[in-house]
Amino acid sequence: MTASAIVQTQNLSKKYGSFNSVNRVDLHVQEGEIYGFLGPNGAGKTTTLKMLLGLVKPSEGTITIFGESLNKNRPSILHRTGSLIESPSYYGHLTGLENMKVMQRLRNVPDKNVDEALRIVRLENHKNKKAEQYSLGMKQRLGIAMALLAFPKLLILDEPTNGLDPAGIGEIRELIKSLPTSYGITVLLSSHLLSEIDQIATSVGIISEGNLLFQGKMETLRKKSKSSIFLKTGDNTKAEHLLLTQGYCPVESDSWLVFENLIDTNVAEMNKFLVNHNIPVTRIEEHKKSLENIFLEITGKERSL
Ligand SMILES: Nc1ncnc2c1ncn2[C@@H]1O[C@H](COP(=O)(O)OP(=O)(O)OP(=O)(O)O)[C@@H](O)[C@H]1O
Repeated sequence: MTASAIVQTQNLSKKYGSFNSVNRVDLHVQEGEIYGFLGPNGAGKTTTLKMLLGLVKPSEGTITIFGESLNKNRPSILHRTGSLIESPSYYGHLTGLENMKVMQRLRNVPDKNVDEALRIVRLENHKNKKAEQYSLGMKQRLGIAMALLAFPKLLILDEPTNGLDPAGIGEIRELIKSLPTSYGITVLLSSHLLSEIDQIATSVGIISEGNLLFQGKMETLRKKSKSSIFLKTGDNTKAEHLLLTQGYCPVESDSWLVFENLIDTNVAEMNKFLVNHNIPVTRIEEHKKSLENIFLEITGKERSL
């Protein structure tokens, strides 16, 4: 394990009866990352996160957090970890501030932490309102404030933007993005939305049917999006025939000739060659495979997230 690994699991598995809810997952979350745990409903995200928090007992495998075994050092690890799993729990008849004070007593942290956490989630102007009167987004922000209260080294959030409107999603996203640099907090969050993970995460783990299918930097995932050149000419059949003699391998697709792995000079040469043979080139386009297509390739799923 490298020095900066915050979460490391090996062979982590959970079986319910004979059903593999989580199957031999090796998670690797580095310090300072926002790690996006991405997968469709029922993929095993919540079960994995619950195992990391000691809420579900693994059937197999090991969990190491901050370089320490969760089995051996659970209280000390959880003391340095904040979490929001499923919907936030709060007392509806108490105000936001009173809810924070209840949590403050449990976690034994100074008053300034309460003020700071409420400020970060931008609830300071609503702290004297009863939590049951909060909007969904405000309730979610209160849940995050509670998770932040002890300014943990690791924050685990299960679908933090679930059920929020676009403005609420944007706010929570910006809030989460600021945590590693402003407070040195490493964030592990789950989502079933690729677009969400794309906008927030620095690293990603893709889980489907309990299996971790991809893990790495977001950049690495994006680099998988190879581009294709789409060419339209006045006579595609003749153009294809001529280009084959030059060593190009076009594939016909509707009214286009499609080429993979071309460099710029190839495109220029091809264009010149066709024009010299009196075939007008009417369009040259570059198409990149979308992140969604890459995701579908990795998971082998027809349905989109
Ligand atoms: N207590 C349980 N008993 C039996 N099966 C369970 C239990 N908890 C989870 N499962 C099953 O394990 C699988 C993974 O569930 P999990 O909640 O971890 O998925 P998820 O990726 O978090 O999905 P979602 O986004 O819908 O919450 C599902 O098929 C679920 O039905």
